[in-house]
Amino acid sequence: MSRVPDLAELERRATERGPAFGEGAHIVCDNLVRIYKSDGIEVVALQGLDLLVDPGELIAIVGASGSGKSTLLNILSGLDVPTAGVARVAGADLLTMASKERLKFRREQVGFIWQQTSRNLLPYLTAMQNVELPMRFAGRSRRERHIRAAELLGMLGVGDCAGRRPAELSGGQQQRIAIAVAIANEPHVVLADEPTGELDTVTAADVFGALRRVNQEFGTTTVVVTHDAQVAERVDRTVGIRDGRTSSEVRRRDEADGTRVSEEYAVLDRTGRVQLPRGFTQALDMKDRVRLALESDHVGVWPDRPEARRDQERRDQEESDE
Ligand SMILES: Nc1ncnc2c1ncn2[C@@H]1O[C@H](COP(=O)(O)OP(=O)(O)OP(=O)(O)O)[C@@H](O)[C@H]1O
Repeated sequence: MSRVPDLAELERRATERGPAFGEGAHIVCDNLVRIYKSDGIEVVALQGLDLLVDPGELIAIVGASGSGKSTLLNILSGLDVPTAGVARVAGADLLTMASKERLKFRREQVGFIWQQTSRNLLPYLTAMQNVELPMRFAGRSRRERHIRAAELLGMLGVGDCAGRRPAELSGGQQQRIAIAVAIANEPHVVLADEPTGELDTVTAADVFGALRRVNQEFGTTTVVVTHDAQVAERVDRTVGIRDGRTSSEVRRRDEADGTRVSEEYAVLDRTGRVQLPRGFTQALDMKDRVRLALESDHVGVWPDRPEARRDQERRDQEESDE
């Protein structure tokens, strides 16, 4: 019989620190909750979301409308405050941060790109002035601002647009300049909410290419919320959000022979919960409860139906007869 731990043992276990969840990750969301209250009604936009993003990673976040993607991005950018849980970006704790620190965090640690091109740039400033502005807030010298803004515009292929105002630029050019604005203060993290949502397919691919270049060249951790399947296909990890929780992940890698392999994963949270993809449960008409079996190298999940059980027993029998 196993020994019942005494009080001293329980205290020792409680104070014993294992590696912290997400240690080394650049973005850590642990059981993140955001509840909105309006007119006495509560909307649970995030209900215990877990997410880890490594330094330098570029990931896409996908999910149905209303699943909580924008809420998550608003929290990570310091614009919104979570109700409970942990949200850490580049070491900054977004739950406990005071408003002064929050402002500094938003100006210096994160860059944000919105879907609406008009929301990213000030209409009365030129492209160059738009890129210089965040550096001005951060107290950089006029000369330094000018040199860096010119360099960034050049790198993003819009150097020739420096003197133009947003109304004189195409949607794609505006989004490239928005990327330059977002990275002007060398943030640790870039967050983009549907950055290609208003663009045609070719321009969208160009703008996403620019984001990817920034990620590769500066190692900026980048999170892109998108409905664009083409964008989601081009990242190594796509995280699916369903009902305010991370539900599934698709990981992609290039094999030595050049083929791109993609594999679907379900997220396993720390209590052992897994959300099966809706397509899987629908295909096998799984409802209410499933039958589980631990095998030597996997876990089997079956619909709770007598015929499914009989099929499995038949297969087991055939295997043992072989
Ligand atoms: N300020 C708010 N007040 C009340 N409810 C809100 C607020 N912001 C978002 N919500 C609700 O929270 C839930 C998640 O919204 P959110 O905008 O994060 O979803 P989304 O996945 O970004 O959707 P979309 O793809 O349509 O932009 C929705 O039910 C939404 O109505």
